Amino acid sequence: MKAEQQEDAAPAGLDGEAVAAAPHVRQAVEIRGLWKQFGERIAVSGIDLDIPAGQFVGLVGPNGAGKTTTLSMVTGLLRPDSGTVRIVGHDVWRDPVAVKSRIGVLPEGLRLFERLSGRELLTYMGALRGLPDEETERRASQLLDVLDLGSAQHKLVIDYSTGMRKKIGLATALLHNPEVLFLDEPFEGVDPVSAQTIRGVLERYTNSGATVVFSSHVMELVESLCDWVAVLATGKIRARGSLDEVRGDAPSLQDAFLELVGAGGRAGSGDSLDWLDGGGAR
Ligand SMILES: Nc1ncnc2c1ncn2[C@@H]1O[C@H](COP(=O)(O)OP(=O)(O)OP(=O)(O)O)[C@@H](O)[C@H]1O
Repeated sequence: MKAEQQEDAAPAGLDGEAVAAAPHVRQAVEIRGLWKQFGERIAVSGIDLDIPAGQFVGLVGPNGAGKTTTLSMVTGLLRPDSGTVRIVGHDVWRDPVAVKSRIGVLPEGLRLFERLSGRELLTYMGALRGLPDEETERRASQLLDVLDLGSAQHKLVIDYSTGMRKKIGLATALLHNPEVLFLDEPFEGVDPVSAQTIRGVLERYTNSGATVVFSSHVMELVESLCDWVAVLATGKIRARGSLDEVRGDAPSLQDAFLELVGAGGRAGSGDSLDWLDGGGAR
């Protein structure tokens, strides 16, 4: 397993010196010394991470690991206490317009314009992105169709289900054909059919050379989708690299993950729940 040896260890995988030795590797995201603290609580503790371009990348970690805080800072939604982030070579905080025109974001708890229909929402987003009207309409029709929202396109977003909201959110994030797409828990609350639809769209998108970075704590999903993984726990990167590198000798990513985050011996034991027996023989 390619775990970080210590907090300041030279990163495994494709970062640091390895990148210098492999100049052909294009980086979609370069994070240096990223730090965020809420009062006494350190949410993100000095992360250094290079994410290679053209990959399906999973940012995984247990609850409270700092995934959302990291993605929020990387996408310019939350200002870091310190550190820098570059996306396809542009500094997120110094050059926000260049960055925001190149990225798509599906944040956690996405807020949408509820009183617009799905189609109107895409038309509006296309205008905000400066796309010509005809091109917006063409792309919107295709996205609504591929994401199986065609029959709901004139329904108000407020009446959409959780899965439909994720799909229309994904459509708004893809409309301007970004180079890098960031998705915070894109499959949470989504039924298997919609998940398969979303997955198909994302695979097509990465096959064309674009980069997807998504956060999740569902290891089976990450294992089946991702080429490259970074494991985050208590605000620090614990491992990074190709799926094979991070999985190492473990039978599954789930096992590797439990070992990395130090939950191996604890997971599922429930020893202290001596009262939990469903009422005995009842
Ligand atoms: N606005 C905030 N104010 C105070 N603490 C916060 C805030 N946002 C996050 N935190 C804390 O920072 C830590 C990291 O939270 P974060 O939401 O980034 O984790 P996560 O990995 O996305 O978790 P989950 O998988 O449960 O969504 C947690 O301890 C959380 O309580």
